[in-house]
Amino acid sequence: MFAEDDDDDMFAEDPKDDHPSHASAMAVPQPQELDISMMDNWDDPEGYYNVRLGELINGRYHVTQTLGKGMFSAVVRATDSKTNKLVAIKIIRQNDTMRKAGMKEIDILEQLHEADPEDKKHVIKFERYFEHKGHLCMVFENLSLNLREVLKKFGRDVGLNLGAIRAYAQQIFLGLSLMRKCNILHADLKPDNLLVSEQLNVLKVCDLGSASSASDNEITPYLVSRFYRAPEIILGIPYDYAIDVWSIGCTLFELYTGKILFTGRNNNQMLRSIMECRGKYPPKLLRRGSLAHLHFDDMLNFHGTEEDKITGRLVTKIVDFKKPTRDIKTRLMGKGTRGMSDVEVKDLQSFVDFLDRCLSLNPEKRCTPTEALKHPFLTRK
Ligand SMILES: Nc1ncnc2c1ncn2[C@@H]1O[C@H](COP(=O)(O)OP(=O)(O)OP(=O)(O)O)[C@@H](O)[C@H]1O
Repeated sequence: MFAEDDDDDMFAEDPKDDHPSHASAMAVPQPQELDISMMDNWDDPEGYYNVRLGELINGRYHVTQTLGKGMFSAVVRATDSKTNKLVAIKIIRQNDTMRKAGMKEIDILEQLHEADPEDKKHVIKFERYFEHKGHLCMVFENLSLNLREVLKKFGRDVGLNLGAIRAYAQQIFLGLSLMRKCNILHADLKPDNLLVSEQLNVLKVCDLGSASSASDNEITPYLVSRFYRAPEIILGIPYDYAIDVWSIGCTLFELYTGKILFTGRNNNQMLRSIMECRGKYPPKLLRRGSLAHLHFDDMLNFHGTEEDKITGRLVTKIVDFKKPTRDIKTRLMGKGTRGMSDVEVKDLQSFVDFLDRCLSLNPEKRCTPTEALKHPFLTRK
């Protein structure tokens, strides 16, 4: 899920060291149902359920591992005693707003499942939900790692190879095409919310906790985690499915390079980082943005805020972007292509073009999931 207030964005400049989801492997006690005589407070002060390894919940799931704490839930791995298979259970925090959000997530997951009953479209498979000691619990198929963890484990600072990126991108865009068919925006795509199987070959889009119907797109400048936030959200332009394609463009760049594509401590710095790479925002679109006045004056000059190095105070200056200084091609190919075969160079060029299509500043020009799936970068075997 995304943070309503941007100050709460869940990772700082270097998210690699900051993600909360670390699986803990410990000896697991025998399954045992907890009862009132054993404990009188199930929750921690923040409303998270105090998970106990070995606990049997819903008379069926034997908790074996904690997978991590998000803003809205604690996620555990458990064995389903009915099927003997592993599952992941998302235990929502005890809080009315979060429970309501959980019910909305369930509704969306059910719609997606109905549209893809054979589970071919790479959206996390939702099995069922139940209530446990006042917490809403959602049962999902079990997966292994999220892509932030994959990057950390296999591609620290250098990223993954293009073959892996292609295989993941195909699966992600199949997921996005299903969401589009169901009129759903994910609105929180980032490496943390893309999960892969143990063999790393199957990917599923997960965490539909921020998802909504495309018609509910009220202007809210903190939708989507900051580094993956499309400029139209920041500018207050009515947004649609294209916000998810933007987030995936950012994610794929990061998977390949190990570096975050656009960074900033706030929305203003994000706009600046985006323009340094993608150029000036088209004036016609800026004029449609109900929040553009927070960052641009009447002449459409960009007013950038930055910390004064001496006083530490925030100062605002007009910044002109004549020509992008850190464009995608330079960042991907700038170090030269020496040592690469002709085929590899062509593949990288095709990836640059693909990212260019996913990261068009104009959301109407950004490729759709169907177009993405037909792009030469993805059709090449
Ligand atoms: N089905 C699953 N299999 C394995 N791990 C999972 C599964 N679902 C979630 N996780 C792990 O738990 C983490 C948090 O899950 P999720 O994003 O759905 O919860 P959240 O409370 O919305 O978290 P956040 O606030 O960080 O977005 C994921 O990044 C992933 O590492």
